[in-house]
Formats: sequence, structure tokens, C-alpha cells
Amino acid sequence: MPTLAFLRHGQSQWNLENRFTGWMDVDLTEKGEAEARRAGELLKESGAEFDACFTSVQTRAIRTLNLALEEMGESWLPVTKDWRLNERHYGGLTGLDKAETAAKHGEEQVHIWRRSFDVPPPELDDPERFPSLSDRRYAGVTTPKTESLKLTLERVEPYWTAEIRPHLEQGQNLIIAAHGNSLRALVKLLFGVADEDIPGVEIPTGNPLLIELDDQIRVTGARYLDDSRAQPLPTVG
Ligand SMILES: O=C(O)[C@H](O)COP(=O)(O)O
Repeated sequence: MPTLAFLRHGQSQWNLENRFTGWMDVDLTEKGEAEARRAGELLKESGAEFDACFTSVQTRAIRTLNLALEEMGESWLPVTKDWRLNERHYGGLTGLDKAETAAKHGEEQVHIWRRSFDVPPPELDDPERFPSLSDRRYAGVTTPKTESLKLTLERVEPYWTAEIRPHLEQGQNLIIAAHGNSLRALVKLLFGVADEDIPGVEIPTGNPLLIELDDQIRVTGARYLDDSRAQPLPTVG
């Protein structure tokens, strides 16, 4: 039966600075690099043998995967990168300090923007401030101006169905190295989490979530490999 590992990137510079990041391409901090290596150790210790990996086109996820694979001695594994695994686009919140934004708009509004299923943050109306959000890695892509989790799921799900799921159906074991909200979208899909329950789902950085699937690609078990930094997992709906 196939095994799937979800790996959120290690701490990024803007995680450290508590800034909304989204599609901004920021690198890992030293702590983030250490988390990525530790994730590789944990994946190796799990004994799972992986066949292929998927990641976004954002440096923090790509480097997390590379560091983990290096630690596992598996840098040879095929890796597919696609923008549809990117973090949700944080729109006009991109680059803002999360605490300052809460002080300005209220904790509740910021929680809705961060964790609700279908309320998108305000649109980014001055994209020239962040050129990497629409640089040539997105050639041919209509880049969003903002994304709720629902909109994120709407681009993650077709990619999952067309490009990832078929590997699992062939019995391959996969690693998906991605982001807090693209992984929340996948957790929602795989675990059948209701819209009203998704705000309670958090994904820790650099802590592999190992998911066991049956041959219909239904979840039969799931656990975080670093128990001390685990978050509660949804029951399969
Ligand atoms: O894009 C970001 O700012 C983070 O990676 C995820 O942020 P969140 O916890 O506010 O959704």
C-alpha cells in the first residue's frame, strides 16, 4: 500500500520575522535548514522507501526537500516542481507583519484571512513591489492577486488528481514538500475535512507527516514523525 509524506518547509526568513509570505520567494533560516535535515533523518528512520518527490517552485520548499533527501542519501530521487503546490497567495497582506496587521484590523479579521476556508485576503494591487511573484517561473500562468484556502484547493486538486495520484495508484511512495496552506488544502482533500473544521488544521514546519493509503488512495493511518512538534490530525471524514 502506498505511503505519502507531507513535508512543510523549514522555518523561512519571513516565518522568523512573522511576515505574511505567500508567493514571495524567501529562503530558509539556519533553523529552517536544520529542521529540513532533521526531517530527512526522520524520514530515513521511518524505513519508508520513496520513489518520487513533488514540490513547489518556491526556494524554501525546494531547499527543504533537497536537504532532507541529502540527509536520507536519496538525492537521486526524481523531483517534479510545479507552481500549483506553491503557498497560498497572500494578496495585499504579502510582506506585512502579522502582529501589526492584527493590531490594525483586529485579531479576528486576521484569523479569518489566515484560517477561514473561503475568505480571501485583500488583493495585491501593487505587484511591482514584489517582482518574484510573477517572474519567468510563472510564464504562461495567470498569477492570482490573492487566494483563500478554497482558491488554493482549486489549483492544488487538479494537479493532485492528474499528476500525483496516478503515481500512488501504481503503488509508488511519494514525498510532497510544500507549504502550510497548500498542504492544508491536500489534508482537507485526503482526510475529507469539512469547510467549518479546516480552521483547526495546522501544519508544523519541517515535521514530516507520514500517511498510509489503501489502494483506493484512502487514508488508513497518519502520524507526524516528530512527536514533540506534532499538531492534532483530523479524523478521516
Ligand atoms: O505564507 C505565509 O505567511 C506562511 O507560510 C503561512 O502563513 P499562515 O500561517 O499565516 O497561513
